[in-house]
Amino acid sequence: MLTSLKIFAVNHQKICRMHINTICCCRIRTSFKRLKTCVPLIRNYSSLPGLIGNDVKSLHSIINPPIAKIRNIGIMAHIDAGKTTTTERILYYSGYTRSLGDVDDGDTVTDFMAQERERGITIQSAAVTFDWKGYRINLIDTPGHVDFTLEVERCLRVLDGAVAVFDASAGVEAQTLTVWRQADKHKIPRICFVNKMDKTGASFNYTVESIRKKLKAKPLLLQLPIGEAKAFKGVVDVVSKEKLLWTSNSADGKDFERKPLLEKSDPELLKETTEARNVLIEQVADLDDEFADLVLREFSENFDLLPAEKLQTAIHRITLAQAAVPVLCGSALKNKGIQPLLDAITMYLPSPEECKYEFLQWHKGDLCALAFKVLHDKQRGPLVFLRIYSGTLKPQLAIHNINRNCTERMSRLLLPFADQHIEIPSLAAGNIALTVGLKHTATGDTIVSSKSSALAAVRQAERGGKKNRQSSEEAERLLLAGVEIPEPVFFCTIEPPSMAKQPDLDHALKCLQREDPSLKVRLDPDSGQTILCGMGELHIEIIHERIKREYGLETYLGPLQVAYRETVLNSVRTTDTLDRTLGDKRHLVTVELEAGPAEATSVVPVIAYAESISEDLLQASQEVIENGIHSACLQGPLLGSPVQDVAITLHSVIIHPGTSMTMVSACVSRCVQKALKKAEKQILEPLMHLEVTVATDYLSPVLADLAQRRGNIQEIQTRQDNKVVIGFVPLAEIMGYSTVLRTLTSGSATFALELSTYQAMSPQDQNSLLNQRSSTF
Ligand SMILES: Nc1nc2c(ncn2[C@@H]2O[C@H](COP(=O)(O)OP(=O)(O)OP(=O)(O)O)[C@@H](O)[C@H]2O)c(=O)[nH]1
Repeated sequence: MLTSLKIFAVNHQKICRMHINTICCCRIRTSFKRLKTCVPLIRNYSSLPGLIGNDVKSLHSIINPPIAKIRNIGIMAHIDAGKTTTTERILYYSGYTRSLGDVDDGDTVTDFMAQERERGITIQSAAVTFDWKGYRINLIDTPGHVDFTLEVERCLRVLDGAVAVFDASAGVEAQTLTVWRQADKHKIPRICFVNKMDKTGASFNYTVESIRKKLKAKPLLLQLPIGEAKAFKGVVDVVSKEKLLWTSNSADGKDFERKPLLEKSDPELLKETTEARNVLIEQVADLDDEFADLVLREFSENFDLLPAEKLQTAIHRITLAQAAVPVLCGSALKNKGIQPLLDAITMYLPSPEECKYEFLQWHKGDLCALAFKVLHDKQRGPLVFLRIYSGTLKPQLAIHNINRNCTERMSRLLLPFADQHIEIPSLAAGNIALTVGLKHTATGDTIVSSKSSALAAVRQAERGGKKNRQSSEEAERLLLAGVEIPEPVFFCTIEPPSMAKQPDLDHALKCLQREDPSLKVRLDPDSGQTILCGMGELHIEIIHERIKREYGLETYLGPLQVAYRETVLNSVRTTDTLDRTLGDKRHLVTVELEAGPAEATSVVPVIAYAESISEDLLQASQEVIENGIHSACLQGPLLGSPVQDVAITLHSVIIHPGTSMTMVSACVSRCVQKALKKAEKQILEPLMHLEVTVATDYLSPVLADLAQRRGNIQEIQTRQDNKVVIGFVPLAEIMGYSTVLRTLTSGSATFALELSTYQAMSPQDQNSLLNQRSSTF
């Protein structure tokens, strides 16, 4: 039974790969933030509760807060919207850091990897645990760069709620849309934080409109800004009709004034806030029947009498139902608006017990946890981040990994605090834990207490499945399947400094792959070289740097190449016979099949069997036949790229008695390759959806350059003082674009790339690619 569920998990991954076209994306930023030398940080964490003296009792309350008081939260946004700066402020105000980290100075807590500090971007998300006004917040800082989109997806799966951060001068940007869609997919309640209200060009209304239009969300304005850009001073709390001002004598923003708005001192602001509150009440009443009843019954005459708590409770319900999104604003850099954001996180986002995870009913309180991140620590070995859904986790406990069907023992249990970890004796459901000693667990695996508890859960799931097929399948998917892994669009060879170092390189790549499933490694069957496949130029560059820094290996990368695909345009029927004698045994098999275009797009070959093929034969050899077909389609006849959108129909297979199954598979594979070779062939290239944001003055050179890159411009939008060029461009033409764009626009433009589809190359482009390849090799 367990095996069948594992097969389900594996198949599910295959299915995911079939629709990767739409998921896979890559994005290259025009300019890295300041590169600077990495200075190792020494942070003073003595303020961390539980680390002071021997206060075991307080430590106990730290590690096991009531579940209703836990919030598992992520921060998501477009690159540079200010997620890391916001996280740093959150950590500072919650008392866990003593000084304000600064992305620009490279000393943030969550961006703790060396490259992150140097480049100023978040590469790997880090889980951070802290308390705010009696609530335990597990915050996961996710990367904004689309090359690391899998990191975002992986983290979203374990969140109960999220804060979407926006740049007030840009509104909704390309990557915001992607992460918003991912959050929709995982049904995650959200609140929006309009950041950078101090920045020139900041506009609260513009950002709210773009949330409404582009994200198709219903914004609930819980705050209004007091001033914008340079004039930004603070915010108005629409629910309580108070103004929150950060005074200039509190440089770190810790202290602020909260004062009721008065007719005498703030007539205009009061009028504006009253109007906004009335609109908010009407919006909430439209979305929540219970609140609508209350308002109609008791407060229809005067909304001012409606207590803030009643409104807040209804907003909490609406946020949970994802019927609308509360919107707040501030400036993380200028230390304004962060404390109310923390209040909103505790007030409006759900606790773990408010989230309905269907698969929990199968475990009946037994341990069930999901591994969402693996890190390799030189001293401690693999560190696995787990989200505990039910039961309790304890160190020295043997646990069962459902996906890998293995039992292993963790040695230590830690509470994650970026690169600081506190050792703890147990951790209950709802929390995020860090474990030491799990050597086989990889990202996306499900952990339970024992094999028998896994079997019990499987039985429950099957029973549930019979009753309600749909929801059980959904739950199985959640329980067992790994994270959907987009197919890489770039690849290159990687070589160790000497052959003797090949095993070290293999080890490093194995560890990195366990951490980052979007990194693919394969061997070139012809040259025997190791091939690195990644999500983008930056992704591969970072992996290269990590191998050097973390594993001490100076490796050499070959030129970066685009991952093309191949297909066929007509059907070809062919036969092949394999006749080989090994020792005293004769292996003889004859195959007849047809290869042609599939009716619909499919990454894997669509396989069919002619009626003449007997059931008996299929029962005995279907698996090896299909293995042969799949392996033949991995390397197309033109470039050796994977073949897609192809249908294979098997007409006959004649197997001589005593022939080994490996020979059957080899013959099928050879026959498919023969058919593919004979057919009319077509190369498919990755077509990227491109969005370039550029100052109006630089628009012309950007457009002229794109025209030379086979770009197809769809639309040019106006965003504040900038133009946003939206279109499509083949990936092969956009390699190294960041440098070109930087030169063309004096570093002022940014761009986002996302894989749109694989498109057929024109005969002319296809020929020139083939000529180029044949002259290179
Ligand atoms: N003016 C202004 N700048 C800000 C604000 N918040 C962040 N920034 C700046 O914006 C840049 C990006 O900030 P980060 O916090 O690194 O943004 P991020 O979203 O974490 O970026 P990635 O990790 O690369 O996705 C930095 O130069 C910050 O100093 C703000 O409130 N106002």
